[in-house]
Amino acid sequence: MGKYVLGIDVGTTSIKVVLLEQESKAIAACYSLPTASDFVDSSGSQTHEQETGIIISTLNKCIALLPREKLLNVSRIGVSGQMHGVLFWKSKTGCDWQNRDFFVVKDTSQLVTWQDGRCSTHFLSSLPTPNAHLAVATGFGCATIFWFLRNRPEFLCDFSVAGTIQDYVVSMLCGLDRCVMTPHNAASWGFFNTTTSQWNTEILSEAGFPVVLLPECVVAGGTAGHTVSDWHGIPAHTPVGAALGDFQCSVYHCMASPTDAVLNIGTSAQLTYAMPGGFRPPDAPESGSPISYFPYFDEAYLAVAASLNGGNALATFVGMLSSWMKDLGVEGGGGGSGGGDDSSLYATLNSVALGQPPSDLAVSPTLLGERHRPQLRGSVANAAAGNLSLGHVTRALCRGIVDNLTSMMPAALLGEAGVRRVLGCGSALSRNPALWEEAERALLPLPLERSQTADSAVGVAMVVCDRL
Ligand SMILES: Nc1ncnc2c1ncn2[C@@H]1O[C@H](COP(=O)(O)OP(=O)(O)O)[C@@H](O)[C@H]1O
Ligand SMILES: O=C(CO)[C@@H](O)[C@H](O)[C@H](O)[C@H](O)COP(=O)(O)O
Repeated sequence: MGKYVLGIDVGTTSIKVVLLEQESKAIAACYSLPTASDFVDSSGSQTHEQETGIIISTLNKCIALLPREKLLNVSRIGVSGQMHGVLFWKSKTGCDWQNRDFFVVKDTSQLVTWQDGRCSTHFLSSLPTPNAHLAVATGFGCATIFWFLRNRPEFLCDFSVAGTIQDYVVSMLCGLDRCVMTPHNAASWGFFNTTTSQWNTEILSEAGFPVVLLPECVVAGGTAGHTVSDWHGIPAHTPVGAALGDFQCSVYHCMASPTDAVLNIGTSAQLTYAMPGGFRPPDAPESGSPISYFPYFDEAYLAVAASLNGGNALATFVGMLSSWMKDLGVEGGGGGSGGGDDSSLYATLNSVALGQPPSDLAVSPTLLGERHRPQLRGSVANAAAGNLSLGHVTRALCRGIVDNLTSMMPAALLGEAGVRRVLGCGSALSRNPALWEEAERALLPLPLERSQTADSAVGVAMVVCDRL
């Protein structure tokens, strides 16, 4: 009987892995590695894709960091990850097992992520009306599949299965011919009715959508299967949970009481609280609303302001500085990818920003727009000769990130919903004190309290401990 539960989070920027002691749920080991898997497209298109092979090789490296003797004693595995995105693979040949110890990708596509902007408002308006309460946005799996159907149908012919990156990992571990998906990830694809837990199969097939690519829906907290092989020492036949959303798993880890809200800032950002038991979402999307209702566990829902512009805005700023430094021939420009090379740049930015009292400078960091306002872009206002130091700009950027989020879900609204405190998590929030300080200010009068790191990985491991 194994003693540990393995939790894995396949995030947009990094992979996190954690081993929880099954009895105490204490963290026995925990690692994180940046994936640096973004596919660089120099054509200026708004696509956002990641290299599946690099994500999986980073996952292998990250798991291999965990102590082998503990991996030999893993009894269950849980996987969460970035929602909304889609990748495609060939049934039966989606991966290659190496020495019965780990797998590498074989017949897969790249991952089209939630940051993908290929579906214009015009394109989205040409899609059928879903029978679901969540509106379909660019970067949602079903919208991306529609885009391929209409623009590159031959691309789809190469594949027989589709899922999120976390579904892919689970499918390969369990040797599944089909993809199984929980409502967490299915809702994030669009055209999924969370009340009936069913895809809008009829609506989609009438529009020519390849419904054969729709995964089979299984309950959140249920089993997807068992490992088909030893994996980094974890014995074959170990139960694996059906993949969950990283957002719900970070909440599962942090939220201790129904009066807690959770602020998570990783690559993206979410501010969320639990809806009272018995809440059911409206039948159709609430047009232009910045708040959506995502399925949680059992029949519960989370109200969430999900911003597309979180730690990625900070990372873009770091990348911009880094490339300017290179252009200027200045030593010390980091990698600009959010990886380890940039750490000293992040540290400097935090130190100059913390020493800087707030000014009138206003940075609106909505580079990717928001789902309820897709045309929105970033801007800078109130620039004056005296407020353009690095400290001023960094502080204004941090302020802009949290102000954008609290404009979607203000602290007063949280208070009215019965929230008494906010728990802060996610790497961008926990590793950047200037961002933390601005978040504390923006959430007043509610207190912001710190949660631990590797939140979604811990959360998915806890779900597996509690429910599998
Ligand atoms: N060295 C660093 N110091 C501080 N913050 C960092 C550093 N590297 C990355 N970040 C921030 O962390 C964010 C990514 O957080 P992470 O939890 O890895 O994201 P995800 O869960 O989406 O994979 C980046 O967008 C950036 O804002
Ligand atoms: O829209 C939502 C949830 O409603 C999303 O933000 C969701 O959490 C996605 O998984 C993220 O966008 C990606 O997560 P992360 O890599 O930024 O942590």
